[in-house]
Amino acid sequence: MCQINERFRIGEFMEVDIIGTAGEVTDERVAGKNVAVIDVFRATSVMVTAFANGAREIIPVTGIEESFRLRDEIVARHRQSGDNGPVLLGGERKTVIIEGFDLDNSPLRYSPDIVRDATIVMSTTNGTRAVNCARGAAEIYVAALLNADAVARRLGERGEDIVLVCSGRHDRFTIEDALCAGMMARYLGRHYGYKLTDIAWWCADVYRRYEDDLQQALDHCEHYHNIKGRWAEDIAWCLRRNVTDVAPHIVKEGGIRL
Ligand SMILES: O=C(O)[C@H](CS(=O)(=O)O)OP(=O)(O)O
Repeated sequence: MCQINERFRIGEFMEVDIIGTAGEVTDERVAGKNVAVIDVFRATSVMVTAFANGAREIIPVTGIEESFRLRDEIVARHRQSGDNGPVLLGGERKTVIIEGFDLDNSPLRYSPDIVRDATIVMSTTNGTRAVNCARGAAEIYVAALLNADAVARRLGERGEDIVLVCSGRHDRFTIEDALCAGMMARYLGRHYGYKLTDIAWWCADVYRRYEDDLQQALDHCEHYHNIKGRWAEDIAWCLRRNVTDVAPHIVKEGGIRL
């Protein structure tokens, strides 16, 4: 981590900034920057799990009708080209599967036997929306606690300004995303000498305080309490740190790939 006086020598270091919710993302804040979008509960944890288990591509879509239309288009394209990879619809509304979809928003459903070589059209309340809100950025990576250091390394190696976008929930700040952003900001400060903006420094400091017991922080997290009854196994899955090195990112055709 940079020394305090170093933190204020503006202009000497590239910077890590954090945006607290998807609704606060503007083109102005992300233009020309390298971004990582974070939605620990659960969309980006699902994406990271799917790629770790062999998925080919995930296309983040905001609307449900658009998801069905896109799925049909991809199936038709695959049929024409003789591509046999599965095409799946995944996501949620109000935390449960969308009628007519193949998969919900549980990372545990995205197992290798289901997602290997799959193209997944995905629509969730917060996470896929956050990815689409950030499309004005130079590069967009997908991060969760599961792959936090791997994405931080990818971003740090580029040596350019970074914005970590927390999806939040219904445009409200959530603790689990901020902990992940803080973990990444701390890593970038320590290993790549990045200067942290005030919010990035704050999240990194909060992460440092709770890193040995994330549960203590989550006890104060509304989103955690909302989903813990039904999705306790998912939460346990999503809270594991650095279990994979995958660093999914948006490719120029618009989908997310490795
Ligand atoms: O299913 C989830 O985990 C959430 C649903 S909710 O809006 O937080 O109830 O969606 P996500 O887009 O993964 O945050």
